[in-house]
Amino acid sequence: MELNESVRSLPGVGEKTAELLQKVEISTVKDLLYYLPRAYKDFSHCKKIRDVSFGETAFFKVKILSQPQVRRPRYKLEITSFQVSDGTGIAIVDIFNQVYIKNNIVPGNIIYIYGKLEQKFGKVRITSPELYFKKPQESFLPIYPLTAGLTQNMLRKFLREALHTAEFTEVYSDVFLRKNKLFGLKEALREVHFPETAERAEKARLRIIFDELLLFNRMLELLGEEKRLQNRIRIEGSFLEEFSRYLSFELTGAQKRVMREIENDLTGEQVMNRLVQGDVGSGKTVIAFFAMYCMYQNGYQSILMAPTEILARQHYETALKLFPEEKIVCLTGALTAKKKSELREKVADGTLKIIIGTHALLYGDISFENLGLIITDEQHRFGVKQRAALSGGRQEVHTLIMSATPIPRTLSLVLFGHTDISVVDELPPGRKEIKTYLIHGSKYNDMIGFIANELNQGRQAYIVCPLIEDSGGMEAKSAKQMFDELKSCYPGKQMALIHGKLKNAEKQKIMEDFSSGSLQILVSTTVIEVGINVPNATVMAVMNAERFGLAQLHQLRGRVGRGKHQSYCFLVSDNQNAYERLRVLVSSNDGFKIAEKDMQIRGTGDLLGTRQHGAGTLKVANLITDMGLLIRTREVLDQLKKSGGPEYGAITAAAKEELKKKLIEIALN
Ligand SMILES: Nc1ncnc2c1ncn2[C@@H]1O[C@H](COP(=O)(O)OP(=O)(O)OP(=O)(O)O)[C@@H](O)[C@H]1O
Repeated sequence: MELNESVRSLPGVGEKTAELLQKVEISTVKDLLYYLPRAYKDFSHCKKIRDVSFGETAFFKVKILSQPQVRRPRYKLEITSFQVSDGTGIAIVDIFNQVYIKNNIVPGNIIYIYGKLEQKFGKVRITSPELYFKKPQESFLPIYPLTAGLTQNMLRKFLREALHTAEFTEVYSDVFLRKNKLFGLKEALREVHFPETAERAEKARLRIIFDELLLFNRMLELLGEEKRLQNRIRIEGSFLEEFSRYLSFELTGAQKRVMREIENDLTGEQVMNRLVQGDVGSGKTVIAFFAMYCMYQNGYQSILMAPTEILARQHYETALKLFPEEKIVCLTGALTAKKKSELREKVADGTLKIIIGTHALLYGDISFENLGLIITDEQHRFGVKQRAALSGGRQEVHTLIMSATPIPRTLSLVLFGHTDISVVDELPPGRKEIKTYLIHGSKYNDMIGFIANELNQGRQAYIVCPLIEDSGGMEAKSAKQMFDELKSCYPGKQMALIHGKLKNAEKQKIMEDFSSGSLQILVSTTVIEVGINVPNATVMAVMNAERFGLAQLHQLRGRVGRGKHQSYCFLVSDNQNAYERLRVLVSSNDGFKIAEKDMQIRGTGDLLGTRQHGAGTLKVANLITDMGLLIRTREVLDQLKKSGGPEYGAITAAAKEELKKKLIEIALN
């Protein structure tokens, strides 16, 4: 069976099961084989009751001491209990609603149980364990992430079948495998699912990470190898001084430096391919506008693509201060078809020079008179996908990507070794550090009082909730509920509720009202996370802060502290388990440090936008914790290239295939 075949070709996988598997992004046999266990049940050796701490799950070999007793404490609940001992301790085993098991519980017999040891009601107990009347054959059983309807046993069965029938193609020679101490592919996949020992499971995982990182390195290399085109849109002149006159503030040293770098690119020999990275509020927008200004003065058109309509609108407002109104257009979904086609004509004949819109703009049916520059305001996430966009887009025009995702320097060197990067590493002067507090729900009323005080001084506040509406069972407070509550807390204050389900025009109106100050409070979901700029807002309160990633919270917090007033961020959480993580934000305002921590905790897949793509790049590897291997695989790649063996060709082909997929994805998004 080939790896690319559908999982439907496995025995026992019908249409329904295939749909279930699809939910965890398994559609081919390959996806299934690379669906790795998150942990294992260790049956390799039994632990002694005495040596296991409460809360720990383990495998025990015990003797049954007592006859089973059945209790029925309430309707539909039957508990079968019996005592066991392994000579080092005694425990009570409780089994729920399986009365039939009673007949198998014979005092004096030896059984194996797998479960969590706990101390409850004054006794040592093991509740709902798995019981085995014979020792399980496998030493380790895989535990997979599941979705409703999918069970561990189903996955185990399909995987055993797939491992048995799939045809594996090994790309590395035996010599190479030995030299790098790697398992062969077949062995690695078998051992990663059904390992004989913990060490072998680890070694198997290493082989899979090795493959991923080698491929990843080759993809980066391919992107870097791409020939830089000669700059046919060469501009003339120096505009920094002239541009500065339009601004109401002095540019920071970092802004000026980056602007000069851009100017050098635009007047230079090769087409610009630059990434501008800067922490929240560092003033990246004005840099983007400077680049457009340079193009404008030379008669070229520029595009600025924003991730949301709200941001597109905000950029449009900024543009009005720098360019004549009749030269600017904001193309968003809110326009009527007639208006849109009218505007497109004006873009095509060159009347409009500054074209602002959402990302969809680039792939829509639009033509230009003389497009010179494309700026993408990514805000979030970058990595291979954006790099592929950079080199796969319209290569003849200059490209600038703005990103607020602070990525650790070491990592950006690896990822962007071949691309030009500018870092805006200075905040505008006079910014006060945002005071951040992690508070328990019991302090909620104090916070409400504090916010009232800020509002009375003329400031504005954001209140962010993870959900729009109550969704039964979830413990988080919804934005709607919050909004209703706050209305009674702040009578006389103007407030609005904003979330992704509102129509664009409604969202826009609310944002405009908040921007102009006619609204004082904005209750919101994370739609406001990226890029919103309202310098008079000084409070950001995030409810159920534990629900958000650190980098995301840093983005949210970055919505305040953008003006001259002291700003505050409240992270409200009752979840003590999250406190250690959330304290990172309390103690640091440095996006780079926070991002690094976030990546250590959550992995890098999310951030790099490479996670959800089935078997492919970086599902298992973590660029932070596996940094050592990332560097080693880079060296290995160099050696493979030099020795010119068949491995290099195979990896190159796979990397090209992967990049092609990414480009298609980008085009479809
Ligand atoms: N040199 C400067 N001096 C004073 N204020 C500045 C300066 N540069 C930018 N600003 C102002 O700082 C605010 C933040 O700038 P901007 O919106 O460009 O940040 P950003 O880097 O895009 O941040 P984010 O990633 O959070 O969107 C804006 O109000 C902007 O006008």
